[in-house]
Amino acid sequence: MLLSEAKILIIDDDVDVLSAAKLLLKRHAKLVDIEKNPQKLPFLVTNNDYNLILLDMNFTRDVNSGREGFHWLDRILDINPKTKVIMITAYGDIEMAIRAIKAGATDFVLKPWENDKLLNTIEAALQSGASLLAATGTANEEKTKEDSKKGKPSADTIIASSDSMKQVLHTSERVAATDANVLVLGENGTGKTQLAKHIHQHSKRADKPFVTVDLGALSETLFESELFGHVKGAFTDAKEDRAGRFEEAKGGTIFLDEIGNLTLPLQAKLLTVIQERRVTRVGSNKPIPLDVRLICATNMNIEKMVEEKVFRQDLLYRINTIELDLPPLRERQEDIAVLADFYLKQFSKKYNRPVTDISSALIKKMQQYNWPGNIRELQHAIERAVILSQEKTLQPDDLFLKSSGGQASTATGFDLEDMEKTLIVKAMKRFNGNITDAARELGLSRAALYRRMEKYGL
Ligand SMILES: Nc1ncnc2c1ncn2[C@@H]1O[C@H](COP(=O)(O)OP(=O)(O)OP(=O)(O)O)[C@@H](O)[C@H]1O
Repeated sequence: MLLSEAKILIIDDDVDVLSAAKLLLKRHAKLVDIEKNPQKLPFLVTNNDYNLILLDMNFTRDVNSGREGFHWLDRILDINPKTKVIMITAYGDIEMAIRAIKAGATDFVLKPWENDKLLNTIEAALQSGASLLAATGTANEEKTKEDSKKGKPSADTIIASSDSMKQVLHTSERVAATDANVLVLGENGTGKTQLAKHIHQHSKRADKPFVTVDLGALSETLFESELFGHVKGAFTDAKEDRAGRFEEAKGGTIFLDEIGNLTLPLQAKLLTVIQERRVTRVGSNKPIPLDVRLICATNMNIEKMVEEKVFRQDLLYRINTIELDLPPLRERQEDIAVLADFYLKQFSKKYNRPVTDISSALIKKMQQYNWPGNIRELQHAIERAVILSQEKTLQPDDLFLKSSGGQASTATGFDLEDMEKTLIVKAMKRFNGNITDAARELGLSRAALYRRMEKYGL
């Protein structure tokens, strides 16, 4: 829709922001309302058909949690999922802006904004399709939820351009036709779970459940009842009979992730079940025959664990009839560009962003990086770059990677300091080294900008 036909609401507790925005927008839009108090939002949204809302992330001074912003974003989308919401965020809140977009906001603007930029963002938001969550997110999530309830994995695309990955895929498809137990080895985020699902999907068990158990997250006490089930009264909390995960997977595949984390006593219990091919619920003495395909995975060096006697050799022999080794991403250079492009397309569609390409300089940068978090890290890095970029083509500066790459990634896979530094460099370039203008663009005082420049040695 056109800006000239749009009804806009601006919510911010800063009256200066409200009047500046209104002054600008009323020249372009059909109607512009402003409101200082977010508590009035539900009433306003219910009674007016706003096409777009500019919403501040932080209403409480000095509290930059963005919690209120998220709360009001949810309320708006609950009342009218079609509303385009643009979050107003302060410099330094980028992390939060990304979260807001993931939660359904259409876009964000940094405070203080440039008028042209704000107008462009609003126009693009009005022209974009339905609100993200309403359009793609929830629909896909619902489908995935629905599928996983039925125990069916959703059909994920496996990208494999490198010879090593093609070889793994080829073997896994051949193995899929058999009932052989498979052990998938590989670092975190290399795609072990995805490969296990792929094997299941290509097997004659594809219509039956695919059940995942994260053994690393299972406590010693829960292990038996979770995997084998229990009967009513078997222990205090056993209020009724319950089937275990092995039974749930009947006719299908059970995927035991993080098998290297099992303690020796639990390894013994698992071995008995695999050898006898039957399970007995805790508190019962009636064994139930097993009809499952077993796929296990670990990121540990399991052979070494056997040598060190922390993993049972007889168990390893049982689970690794076929062993598939997923190479780390840094060893499959040919996959990097294809994967990055795949995720670029996926996320720019999901978040309605204008990004369509990756520059060859960025591809080179990605190929030189060592990806400690493998494909998962690449996926997150591209997702963030797509959300943050305003251009059609992603450039090296748009992707924030650990510089030398030797370390494991941060919990978020994202380094805020790197990002801050890059933003400062960009702003300084843009304003030809003019500190006052750069500071205004970044929403910092001159002193604060000086301090940061000193910190980063700029
Ligand atoms: N070949 C591939 N093509 C496309 N996407 C992939 C591929 N391999 C993995 N992915 C994606 O990368 C992410 C991580 O993959 P997955 O969860 O399968 O890794 P994992 O090895 O099981 O990780 P962890 O060791 O942490 O459990 C997932 O979102 C998955 O869809």
